[in-house]
Amino acid sequence: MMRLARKHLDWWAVALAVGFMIIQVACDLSLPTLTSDIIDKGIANNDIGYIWRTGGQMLLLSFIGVLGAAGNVYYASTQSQRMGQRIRTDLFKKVTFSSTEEFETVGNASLITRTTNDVVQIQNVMVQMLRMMLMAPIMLVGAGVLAYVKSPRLTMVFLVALPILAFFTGLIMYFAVPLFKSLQKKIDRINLVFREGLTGVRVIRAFNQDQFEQDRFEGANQDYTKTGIKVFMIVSLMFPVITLIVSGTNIGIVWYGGQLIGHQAMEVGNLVAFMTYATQLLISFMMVSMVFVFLPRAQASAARINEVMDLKSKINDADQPLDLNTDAASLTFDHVNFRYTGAEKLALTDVNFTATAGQTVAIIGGTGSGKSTLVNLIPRLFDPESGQIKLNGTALTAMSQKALHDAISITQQKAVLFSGTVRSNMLFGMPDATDDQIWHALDVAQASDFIKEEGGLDGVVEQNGDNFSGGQRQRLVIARTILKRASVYIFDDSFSALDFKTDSLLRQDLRKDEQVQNGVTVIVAQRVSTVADADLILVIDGGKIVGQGTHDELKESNETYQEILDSQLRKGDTVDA
Ligand SMILES: Nc1ncnc2c1ncn2[C@@H]1O[C@H](COP(=O)(O)OP(=O)(O)OP(=O)(O)O)[C@@H](O)[C@H]1O
Repeated sequence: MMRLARKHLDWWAVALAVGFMIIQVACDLSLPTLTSDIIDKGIANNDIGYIWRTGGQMLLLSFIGVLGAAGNVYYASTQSQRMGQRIRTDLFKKVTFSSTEEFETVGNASLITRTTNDVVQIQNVMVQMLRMMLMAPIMLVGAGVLAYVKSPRLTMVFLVALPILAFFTGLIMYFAVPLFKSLQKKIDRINLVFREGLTGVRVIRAFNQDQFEQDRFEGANQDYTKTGIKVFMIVSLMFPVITLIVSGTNIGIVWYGGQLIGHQAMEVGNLVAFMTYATQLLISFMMVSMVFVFLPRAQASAARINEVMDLKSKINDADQPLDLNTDAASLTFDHVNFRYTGAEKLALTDVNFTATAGQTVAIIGGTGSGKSTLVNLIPRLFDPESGQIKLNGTALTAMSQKALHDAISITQQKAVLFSGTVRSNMLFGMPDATDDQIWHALDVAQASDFIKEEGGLDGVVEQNGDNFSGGQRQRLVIARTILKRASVYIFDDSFSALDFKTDSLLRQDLRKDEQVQNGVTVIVAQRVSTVADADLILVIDGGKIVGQGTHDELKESNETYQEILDSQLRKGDTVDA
C-alpha cells in the first residue's frame, strides 16, 4: 500500500491535506476550553460582554474549522481518486504491453477485479487515511493533553475506558480482518463465473445448461453475500460498543467530576469541557481502529495489484535494438525448437525454412500439430528454446518489438474486431490509410459487397463484430491485415470460415496485390485447396516438419500430405487452387 501511495500520491497535496487537518483539529480542540470559560468566567460572574466576545470567538473558530475540514476533504478525495486513476492506467499499460503468457497465471477474471474492485478498496481507504488517520492521532493527543490540563485526577477515568475500548476493537479486528481479505477472492470467483456465462451464453442455451450456470453463479454470489453480511455485522458491532463505552465514560466523569466539584477541586465549566474532550478522545480512538479494520482489506488489494505490476515479461527488447531493413522482405526459421512453459514435450522441433519477398509459405497439418504455435513465434508471443528466427535478415531478438510488430501484419485464428465503424477497424493497422486504400483491401478480401450493403465504411461494428457472420468477420480482419504495409503477412487459419469459391478468389487477388507481394505471405490452413498454390508448403505433424515442397512434389512423395489429400478428396473436396 505504501509503495502504491509513494508512487501515485502528489506529496504537495498530501501536505496541504495535513495542513488543513491541523487547522480543523486546532479549532475543534479550542472550542470546549472556550465553553468552559463562558461557564466559569462569563456565567459565574454574570459578565454578558465576556459571553458575547467568547461566543464570537467560538463562531469564528467554528467557521475556520469548517474551512479546514473542507480543504482536507477536497485534497483527500481528489488525491484518492487520482491515485485510483493512475493505478488503473498502470495496470492497463502493463497488461496491454506485456507478453500474454505471464498473465495467464493471474487469469482474466482476476485481472478485471484487480483493475476495478481492488482499486476501489484502495481509494476508499486512502480517503479515510488522508482524513481520519491524520485527524485521529492529532485529536487523540490534543484532547488527552487538554483533558489532563483541565483535571489530572479525572484523567484516570481513561485508564479504565481505553483498555476496554482497545479490547473490543481488537476482538472485532481479529474476526473481521480475515473475512475482509477473503471477500476479494470471492469477487474474483463471481467475475469468473459471470464472464464464462456471458461469453458462453449461446452454448449454455444450446445445451440447456441455463439452470446449471445460474446455480453456479448463485453459489458464488451467495458465498460472497454471506461473507459480506458476516463481516459487516461484526464491524457494525463497533458502533453500539463505542456508544456504550463513551456513555459509560461520561457517567464515570460526571460521577467523579461531581464529587470533585462538591469538594471544590474542580469548576463546572471545566467538567463540561472535560466531557467534550473525553468524547473527542474516544471517538478518535475509534476512528483509528476503523481505519485499521479496513486497512488489511486494502493491503490485500494492494498486494494483488503489486503482484500484477511485478510480473516480469519474458519477452524483452535488446539493450541496443538494431534497425530493421524493410527493403527486402524475408523470413527464416533456423533450426527452431520451442516448448511451452512447464511442458515436457517440445511443441516445435527443428523447424527450418526460408521464404523471400513475393513467396507464399503454407503450413498444413492436423489439429494440434503446432501450426499456430509456429506462427505465434513470428510476432514474439513466445521465444524459441533454441534456434533463431530472422525477419529481413535480422534476428527477431535483435530488433525492438515495436519495429517487429510494425513489420508484421497478422490475422489470428479468432477474428477480433472492436466496437466502432468499419473504417475505425480498418485503420487499426494503418492509421493514415485513405478510403480508396481501404476499399481496395476490402475488395481483395472479398468483403466490399456486404460492407456496401451494411452502410459502407461508416457502417457500425458492434462489440466483437457481433453484427457480422463468422465468415464476414473473417473477411474484415483479412482486409485489415492486407491494408497494413508489412514485410510479413500472416493468415492463421483465416480462410477456414470461407466457402471454397471465396477462398479461391481471395487467394487469387492476394497474389495480384502489389503491396502483399512485396512481402512474405504465411498461410496456415487445414484444407489442401487453400495451400495448393503456395510456393512452399510445410507439412507439420506433432510439432515436426515432416515434409516441405510444392503441392506437386508433396503429392508425389510425402505420406502425411497424401493422407491429408486423400481424406479431403474422399470427403468430396476439390483441390482447386
Ligand atoms: N498456451 C499453451 N500452453 C501449453 N500448450 C499449448 C498452448 N497452446 C498450444 N499448446 C499445445 O501445443 C500443441 C500445438 O498447438 P497449436 O495451437 O499450435 O496447434 P494447431 O496446429 O494450430 O491446431 P489447430 O489447427 O487445432 O488450431 C498442442 O498440443 C497444444 O495442446
